[in-house]
Amino acid sequence: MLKIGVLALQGAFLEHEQMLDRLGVAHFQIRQLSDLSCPMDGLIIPGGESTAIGKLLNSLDMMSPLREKVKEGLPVFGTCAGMILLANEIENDPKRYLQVMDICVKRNAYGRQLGSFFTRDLFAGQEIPMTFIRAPYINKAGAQVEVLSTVDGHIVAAREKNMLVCSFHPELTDDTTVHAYFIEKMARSSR
Ligand SMILES: NC(=O)CC[C@H](N)C(=O)O
Repeated sequence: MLKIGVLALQGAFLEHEQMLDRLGVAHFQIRQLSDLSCPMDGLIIPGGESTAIGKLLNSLDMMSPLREKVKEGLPVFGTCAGMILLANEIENDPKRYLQVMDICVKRNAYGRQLGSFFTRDLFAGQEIPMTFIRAPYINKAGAQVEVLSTVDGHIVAAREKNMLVCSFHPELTDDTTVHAYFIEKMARSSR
């Protein structure tokens, strides 16, 4: 049976678990280094505050083991702060986290106060609801990166090999398209 680990240090991890429940996919929370050795078919890094999650990953000695797992090919899905944590580069910000995906992201790209909005647009050719909360977008993507969504000319969802990221929060809508994409096209097919 497929099993997905959900990084549960800070942020919207419960909502991801609810989406996995709706898809009938088993999951467990990753809260400490030892949880990373449990067998898993994929990993979700939720939205929240990238600086807070990054600090916790460092203080719990989880940053390098997590980086290695993703580099070894573990399918990973990062939403919002999760996208920032996976990025190689953050615009105008010296902080670096996992640095596994060939993208440069702009944090709080829509402004801090009024930066939350809702829209409907295409994800991999299918229209879905998109909730943005102080979201980043991708302002540079490497040649291996497949763009899955653009909103107002900015890249807001993309995939590179075993890594899927989106700026918006599919776990906060009732649409399971993005989670189903991750499960079917990435986690299940890498088994
Ligand atoms: N909803 C979110 O995950 C917001 C991301 C947050 N603004 C950050 O920079 O980490």
